[in-house]
Amino acid sequence: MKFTKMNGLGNDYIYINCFEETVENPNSLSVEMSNRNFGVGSDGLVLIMPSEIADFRMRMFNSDGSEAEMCGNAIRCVGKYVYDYKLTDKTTISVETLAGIKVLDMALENNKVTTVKVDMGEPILEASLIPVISEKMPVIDEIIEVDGKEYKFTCVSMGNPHAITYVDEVKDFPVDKIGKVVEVDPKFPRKINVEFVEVVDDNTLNMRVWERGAGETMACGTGACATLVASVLNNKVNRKAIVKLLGGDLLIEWNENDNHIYMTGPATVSFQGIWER
Ligand SMILES: N[C@@H](CCC[C@H](N)C(=O)O)C(=O)O
Repeated sequence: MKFTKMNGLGNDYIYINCFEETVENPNSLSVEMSNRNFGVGSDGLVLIMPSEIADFRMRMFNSDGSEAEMCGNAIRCVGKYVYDYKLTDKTTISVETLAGIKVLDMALENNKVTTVKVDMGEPILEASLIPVISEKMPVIDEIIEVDGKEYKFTCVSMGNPHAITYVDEVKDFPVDKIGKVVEVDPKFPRKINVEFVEVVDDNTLNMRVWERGAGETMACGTGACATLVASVLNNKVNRKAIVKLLGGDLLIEWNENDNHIYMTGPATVSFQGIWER
């Protein structure tokens, strides 16, 4: 089976073109292929598929095999894949996800996609509207205790669930130690992605992420969007800001007119290969 390894700011996934290939069991295939010693090595698996309601459909699986509703870094790579490999000649496309249809605008250099701006839709802020988060849960200032220390979380859904907390400095913060506990806190019946954020100034945030189903990754697009929303709600940042991640920067805007979040960032191909099992 032919695959393409791509990344958005080092958040790396294996992409399968399901116009040509058939994937029987994507959950277990994601676990197998994502293994960094015995497989290809990745944060998960992404299927690019036909859609009856949009130009394309994306399904995304974490490295533990769980399917996520949405993935910001992957959807930019899907845009690059379908344009660069000539599945479309349009530079504006719609992509069906489990979190709804997203619209992508691709920027080109030498007829190859370099960056993609994605209309990520509206953030979901009402606790009762976030099915993955307990209905009793307040959106802001939810306190979770880890190792005797209290952390305050703001919860935002971008279709997938995120809990954001602020720290003085992210560089040496024990993201793995705290992230893995919060991810499975019983308050989040379907687990959660956890963002640790340092406010640099009105226009800049430093963020590290512990992803549901994958652990710490170099970047998370939906996490950056949720972080911008949480930071506006907590009066920490302007509605348009740079979110700096381990793998690079994303420009995120929460538009006042349509209430949509717009994410702009790069998409990169690493290599192609044949999976023989
Ligand atoms: N890295 C992603 C998010 C991937 C899914 C996430 N781990 C989840 O389970 O919700 C991104 O760039 O958004």
